[in-house]
Amino acid sequence: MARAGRRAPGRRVAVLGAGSWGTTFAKILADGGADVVLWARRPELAREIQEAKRNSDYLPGINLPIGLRATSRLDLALAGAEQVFVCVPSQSLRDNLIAAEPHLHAQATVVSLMKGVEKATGHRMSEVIAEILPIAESQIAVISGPNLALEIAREQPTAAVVSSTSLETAQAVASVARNTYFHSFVNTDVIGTEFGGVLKNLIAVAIGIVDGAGYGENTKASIITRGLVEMTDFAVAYGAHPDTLSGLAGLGDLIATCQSPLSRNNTAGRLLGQGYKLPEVVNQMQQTTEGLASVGPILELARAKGVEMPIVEQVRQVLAGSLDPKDIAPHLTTDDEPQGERTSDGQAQGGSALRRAFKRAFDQLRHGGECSGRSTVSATS
Ligand SMILES: NC(=O)C1=CN([C@@H]2O[C@H](COP(=O)(O)OP(=O)(O)OC[C@H]3O[C@@H](n4cnc5c(N)ncnc54)[C@H](O)[C@@H]3O)[C@@H](O)[C@H]2O)C=CC1
Ligand SMILES: O=C(CO)COP(=O)(O)O
Repeated sequence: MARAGRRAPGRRVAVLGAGSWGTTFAKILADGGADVVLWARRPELAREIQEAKRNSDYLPGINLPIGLRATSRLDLALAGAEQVFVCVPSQSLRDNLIAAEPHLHAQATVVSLMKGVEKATGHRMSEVIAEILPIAESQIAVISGPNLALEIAREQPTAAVVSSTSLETAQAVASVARNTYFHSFVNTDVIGTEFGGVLKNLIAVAIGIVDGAGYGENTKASIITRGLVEMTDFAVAYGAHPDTLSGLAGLGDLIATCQSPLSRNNTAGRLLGQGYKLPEVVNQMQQTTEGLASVGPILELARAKGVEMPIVEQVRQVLAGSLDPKDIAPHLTTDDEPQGERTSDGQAQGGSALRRAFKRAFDQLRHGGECSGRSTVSATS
């Protein structure tokens, strides 16, 4: 068991959601010295964690800290909590926040650990938090990074980024969310940090698909590299700083999720690549697979900004059953003509996404309002 960290001893915090990541994060916080109460929706799970210090379904073989408490009562979990870490499936966040709101301390900081967008609205988790809870923007933070739960529960050294528009808030959260095996960096780019976690899931599904279809490392490296360009174009179009996407919450998480069989998104993709249909895959997945629900809203958001995401679009087609998984690999671009590689220069300024949006609008005018359905970037761009 890890030694308790030096910082913030005994600070009262709550974690909402006792799946693999919520439970692991509760352990991170408790091992860092915080006084943690973990809320589990199911009373039997709360009892197992509270009494046996185990969460055998989600974290088999892991002993949880003796001091970690668990309850299925939201009021008890939230009573006196200065920081509240939220880790429920993204599609259930809104309802869970509505239930939590009456019990939340007015000055509490609320931290999203989730990596999805709300399907009905396309909103990021921090946006949903801001909509539901009567708290200031400076009381909201998000955490993201290469954080496969089981590895961290085994106390393998890992880093993450805590992001808030208030640097002070990010630092306060980071000083609690750290211990001997978990290090938190800080930034103020909430959009980039959050979208990094959402978007890498979609690329990890693509990697799983080509893996399942039997392709090797060249294919996967091509998709990871071009996937990062898509992620960056998209996030920058929504106001992210490009550096964030090159950091832990972007490239770092992309590498971890695309490489690891522990990733649920990667696993779901592999099953699709092996020929299972989406309903069969959903049936087989025991745990939250955010990428499957994010594909639709992310492509809608991409369209709204004129950002092209050929890899994510092909993931959508495989999910819909309209593209054979074997055909995903060559289609790393929707362009027929040779295209400039664009890794960091153009897109780092947000320029290429914008340029392509203008070009697309111009093309649509030229074609009488019809979308050409093809990228318009020339070889010289
Ligand atoms: N597992 C991981 O390695 C990591 C997961 N995440 C993110 O954390 C979030 C949660 O994922 P996991 O903990 O991995 O999922 P999980 O599938 O392991 O656990 C989800 C938990 O939420 C509960 N739950 C289901 N429906 C609910 C509802 N309507 N209301 C409240 N609770 C409900 C389940 O009973 C379960 O305890 C996701 O957004 C995921 O992307 C982020 C980093 C790492
Ligand atoms: O976000 C994760 C690792 O950082 C976990 O990925 P999966 O949700 O695909 O398991």
